[in-house]
Amino acid sequence: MNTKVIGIASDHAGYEMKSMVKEYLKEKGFEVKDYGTHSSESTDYADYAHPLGDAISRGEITRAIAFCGSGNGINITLNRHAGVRSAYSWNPEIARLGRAHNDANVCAMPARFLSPEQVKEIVDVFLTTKFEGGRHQRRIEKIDL
Ligand SMILES: O=C[C@H](O)[C@H](O)[C@H](O)COP(=O)(O)O
Repeated sequence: MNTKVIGIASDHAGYEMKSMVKEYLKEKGFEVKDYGTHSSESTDYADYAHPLGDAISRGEITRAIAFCGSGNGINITLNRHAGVRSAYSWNPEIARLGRAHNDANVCAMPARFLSPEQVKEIVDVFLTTKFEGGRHQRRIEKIDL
């Protein structure tokens, strides 16, 4: 599993936060694969969530960060993809639990409701927390239909 490659995606509402996170991750030594969008022009979150979700389903990406304005649309869309466990991570503790209990492979955030500093903290927690396994392994195995 190559967790040094991080996928990122957003709609227009998350574009600036995605750009900030892209640079932040590069500074930390990660390779970043950007699935768009590539400007603040109004667009549709599903157009970027689906390519990222496909990449995770195919095993090309094992960790990703995603934004839209509320975080809802991109999170809902990503979770339609087999093998995607996108955690709606609106604070660091929820992000930690997403990894520790749910083995989340995507951290989905509400760009319009978080500061850049809050986002960096959430990203750090998401990328450094390990899945606890045990009883949680049994539970995540029951997710897929
Ligand atoms: O779940 C949807 C997201 O929050 C979108 O980012 C949001 O709906 C975009 O809104 P608007 O088109 O008003 O910028």
